[in-house]
Amino acid sequence: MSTCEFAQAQENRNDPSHKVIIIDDKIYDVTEFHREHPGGAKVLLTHIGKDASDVFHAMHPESAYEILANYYLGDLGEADSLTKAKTSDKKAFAEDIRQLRDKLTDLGYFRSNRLYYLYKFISTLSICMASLLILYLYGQQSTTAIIISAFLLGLFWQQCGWLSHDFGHHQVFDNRPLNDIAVIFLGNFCQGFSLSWWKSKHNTHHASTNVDGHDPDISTGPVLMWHEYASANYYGNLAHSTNNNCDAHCCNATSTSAANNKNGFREGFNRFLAENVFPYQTRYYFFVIALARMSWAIQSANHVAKVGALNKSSSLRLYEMGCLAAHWALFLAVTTRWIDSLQNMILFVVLSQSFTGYMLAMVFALNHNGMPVITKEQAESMEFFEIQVVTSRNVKMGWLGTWFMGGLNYQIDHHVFPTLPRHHLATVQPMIEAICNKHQVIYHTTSFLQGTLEALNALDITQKVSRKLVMKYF
Ligand code: HEM
Repeated sequence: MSTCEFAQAQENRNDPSHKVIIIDDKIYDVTEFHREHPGGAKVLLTHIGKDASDVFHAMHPESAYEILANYYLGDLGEADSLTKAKTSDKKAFAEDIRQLRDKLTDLGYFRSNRLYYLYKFISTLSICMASLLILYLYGQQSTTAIIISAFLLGLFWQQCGWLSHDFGHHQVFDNRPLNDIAVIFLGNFCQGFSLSWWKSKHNTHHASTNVDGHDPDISTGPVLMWHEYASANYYGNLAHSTNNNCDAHCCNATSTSAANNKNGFREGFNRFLAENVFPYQTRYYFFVIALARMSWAIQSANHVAKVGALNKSSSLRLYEMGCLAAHWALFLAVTTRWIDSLQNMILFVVLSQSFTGYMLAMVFALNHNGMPVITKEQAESMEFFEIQVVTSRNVKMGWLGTWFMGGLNYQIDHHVFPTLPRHHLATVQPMIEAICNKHQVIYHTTSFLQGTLEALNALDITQKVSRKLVMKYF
C-alpha cells in the first residue's frame, strides 16, 4: 500500500460515511459490506472504527477470513491512537487469554462431546413429554395436574432456551448450518423464539456487553432501567419532547383541537407513567418478569415478519415463520383439546407462560445486571476480553443449580469463549480466573441470592436517580 493510500485509509477511520474496522492490525473497509454481513448489520456496526480482532476471532468460521481479505485497505500505523489508548497491562491480559484460547483449541476443548448433547436433547424433550402426558391423562379432571403440567412445560421451555443457546453459539457441530437447524427446531418450533431474532439480539449483546447504546439486553427501559444512563436518556428525552410539543401546539394556530386533545392525552399519560410508575421499578419487577416470555415471543414473531431472516434468505424466513406458527397452533390445540373448562385453559396458559418468564428472567438478571455499564467511549480504550470479564457475573452453584441455569452460571467464562461447549466450562473456569487475578482484572463470583440482590440494588439506584430527574424536569 502506498503512503498516500495508507494516509487515506487512516483518514477514513474517522469519516462517518466510511465504515472501517481493524482486525489483527489491518484496516478493512466495510462501507458496502456491512449491509450484506451474514451475521446482520447491527452487530458489525457496534465495532465501526474500532479494533474488532478478538470479537471477529470469537464469532467466525474459517470461511469468513477469505471474505475479509476482499475488504483490506492497509496496515494499521505504528503511532495509531487506538492501540495506544489500551494500557500495556491490559494488552498483556488479552494476550494471555488469546494464548489460552490457542492452547484449548490444540487440546480439543472447542470440540463438543456429542453424547453429552444427545443426552441434553433427549432429557430436555422428556420434560415436554412428561408435561403433555400429565395434561392428556388428567387435564379433564384435575386442576393440580394442570398446574404441574404448566410448571413442567415452563421448565421445558427454559431448558430448551439454554440448549438452543448452545447450538446458536455453534458449540455443538462444526457444520454451522446444522447448529442453525437445531435452533430452528428447539427455538422456533419447540419454544416459539426465532433464530434470527435471537442471533441478532444475542450476538450484539456478546459483541458489546453492557455497553450503553449498543447492548440490546440493557435497553429494557423505560419499564426496567438498569443504569443511570438509561434513566438520564429517558427523562431527558421526555422533558425535551414535552417542551417541543408544547411549543408546537402553542404556536400552531391551524392544528385541530381533536389532534391537540389526542396529543395532550398521550403526553399526560406518558408523564403519569414517568412520574408515578417507572421511578418505582423494584415494586413491580417481580410482576413484570412474569411477562418476559410473552414479550420475547412477540418480538420474535415481529422480527421474522418485519425484518426477515438474518442472512436475508427468503426460504429461511418462510421456514422460521412456519415453525413459529406450528408452535402456537400446537400449543392452542393441546390447551383447548385436553383441558375441559375455559377457566382451567386460562390457568394453564397464564401459568406456563409466566413460569418460563420467571425461570428465564431470573437467570438473565444474574448474568450482567448490576455489573458495571460502560459508555461507548470507555469501551474504546478497553480490550474485548476485559469488557467481557468485568461486565459479567459468575454464580457459584452445585450440579442442580448449574443444570437449572443451563451452565450460564459460568457467565464470565462463556463470554470469554462463547463457542466453548457447555460441558467444558467448569474445567476452563479456573484457568480464566487465574489469568484475571494475575492481571488484576475483577472476576466477580457470587451466590444466587447475593447476585439477585445486586441486580435489585441496581434497579433501586436507578429508580432513585429517576425520582431526582422527575423533580428536576417536571
Ligand atoms: C469484514 C468483516 C467481516 C466479515 C467478512 C464477516 C463475515 C461473516 C460471515 C461470512 C459470517 C457467516 C458465518 C457462518 O457461516 O456462520 C458472519 C457471521 C457473523 N459475524 Fe461477521 N464478518 C465481519 C465482521 C464482523 C464483526 C466486526 C462482528 C462483531 C462485531 C461480526 C459478527 C458476526 C456474528 C455475530 C455472526 C453470526 C454468527 C452466527 O451465525 O452465529 N462480524 N460474518
